Amino acid sequence: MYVVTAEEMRELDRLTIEQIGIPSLVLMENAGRAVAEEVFRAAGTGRTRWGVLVGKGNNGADGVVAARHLQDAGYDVQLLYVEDPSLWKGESAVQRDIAVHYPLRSEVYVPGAVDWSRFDGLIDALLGTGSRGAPRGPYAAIIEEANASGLPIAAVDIPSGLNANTGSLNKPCIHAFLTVALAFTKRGLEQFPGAEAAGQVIVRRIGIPGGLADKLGVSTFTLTAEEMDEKQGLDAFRKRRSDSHKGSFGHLLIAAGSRTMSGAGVLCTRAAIHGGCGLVTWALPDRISGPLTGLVPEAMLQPMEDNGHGGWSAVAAEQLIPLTEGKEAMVLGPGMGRWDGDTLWMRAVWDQTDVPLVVDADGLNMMASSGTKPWPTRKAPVILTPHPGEMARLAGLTTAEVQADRIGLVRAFAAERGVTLVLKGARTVIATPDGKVYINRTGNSGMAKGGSGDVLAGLIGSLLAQGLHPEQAAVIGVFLHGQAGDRAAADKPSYALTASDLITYL
Ligand SMILES: NC(=O)C1=CN([C@@H]2O[C@H](COP(=O)(O)OP(=O)(O)OC[C@H]3O[C@@H](n4cnc5c(N)ncnc54)[C@H](O)[C@@H]3O)[C@@H](O)[C@H]2O)[C@@H](O)CC1
Ligand SMILES: [K+]
Repeated sequence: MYVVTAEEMRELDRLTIEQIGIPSLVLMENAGRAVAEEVFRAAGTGRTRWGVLVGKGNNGADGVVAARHLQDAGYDVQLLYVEDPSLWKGESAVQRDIAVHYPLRSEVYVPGAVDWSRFDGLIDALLGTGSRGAPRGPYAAIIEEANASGLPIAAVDIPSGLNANTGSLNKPCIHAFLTVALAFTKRGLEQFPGAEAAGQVIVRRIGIPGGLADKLGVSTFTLTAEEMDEKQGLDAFRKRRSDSHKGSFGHLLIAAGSRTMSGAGVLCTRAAIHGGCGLVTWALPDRISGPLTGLVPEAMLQPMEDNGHGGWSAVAAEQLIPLTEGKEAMVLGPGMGRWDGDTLWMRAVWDQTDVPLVVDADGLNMMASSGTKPWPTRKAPVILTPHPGEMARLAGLTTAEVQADRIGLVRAFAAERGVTLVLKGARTVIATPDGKVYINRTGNSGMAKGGSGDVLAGLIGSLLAQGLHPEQAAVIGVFLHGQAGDRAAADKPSYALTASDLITYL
């Protein structure tokens, strides 16, 4: 499903009006009616007294249309104009005049003078995609009062105060239980904290043809369950040929685990096996290979000479590099730890192997330690799977800066480095080197635990080894990982979820 910016949305509106010839007022009527229908669906006949907070732009005008339709459906509706509407122009003035003749009850907002107990719910039609910066003047005051009222708020298009492009919240910002996104969902509704402020997001068509987004080059998408089969080939991946054998599904090499973090290697290896690849070889420090023998019976262990340390510091890159021969993919990083000279070690592996590579955890930190200058593009594809902290180190930013515009950052970084990038965290984003960004919706907070990332790295490596395109491996891996978490959380409280559960439910 397409995800647009405020600028893209304005352009889509403009093209629909100017090139297709659908009048703006028709789009507005469709928009307002859609909002009314969704509010009616949510509130039913129990909560019928609604206040509509109306701003001076088209978002406000949508709200006036919604008010008409709700009044028509039998609701008791009151418009609260945030500022004197007598100065309004264009479509807002048209809707204001219709409201007078309809008639709809209206008043101009006076801070502190609204008796909120008159209402069962509010519609936020203050600011939409035309808003800039933090809500000012009476807009800020009414948002604060509306939030404080405790009433359920349904937002038109976006919660007022939300940055529609990044998902960050201005102060103040409406906290809605429902947002009716018009025509397309917006980036800010699909990333936290915006996703939280928006509540349930329902996307309603308003007459803008979907194909127009493609024409305009919109290249951000949510991963819906339907599209996973159709567009990402999940269904086809699941169907294994009946005449297949273990050699048909690739051989994955995993370099992971050390004395204090052997579990990362275990989880990564087990996830890879459950992810479907034919053979998995786990390269690990010799000292820990003995105690771990038999723990993952399906995998082959490849002990690496480690001078008895149980870590990777004494394992020469030249020991690992030849192991990539005959492998379809490699995962490098989970639980490896850090050591003197590890960045050069990592660089040698990067330069001297031509196997598709998934880099996670310490592997990413080794790369980050060389600074933010991009490494040369490898012949074989690379998938990086940082969490926000690792991403911050890779990009030379703070974690807060990473989180402030995840979509914008991953798109630029993936394109600049020529890699597929998976930025983890609630609503994981995946960027491809050619500029596409996918937003995942599966998963839950029970997965916010040590080990989840090791499982994801192993799973993506497994899919890569099975011959999936890096984009497909990353997207399907992230989707299935979250889905496993959701299945596990259906069977037990989400706080009790473990990384091992994710593997069980894959
Ligand atoms: N024909 C169209 O263009 C359509 C537009 N639609 C609606 O129109 C909205 C966009 O409308 P507009 O572009 O008129 O803009 P908005 O309605 O989002 O903003 C209204 C006005 O508020 C003022 N403003 C901006 N930032 C502010 C701030 N921080 N504090 C206080 N005031 C601020 C500006 O003067 C701005 O023009 C969409 O979100 C959607 O709801 C829909 O009706 C579909 C059709
Ligand atoms: K709004």
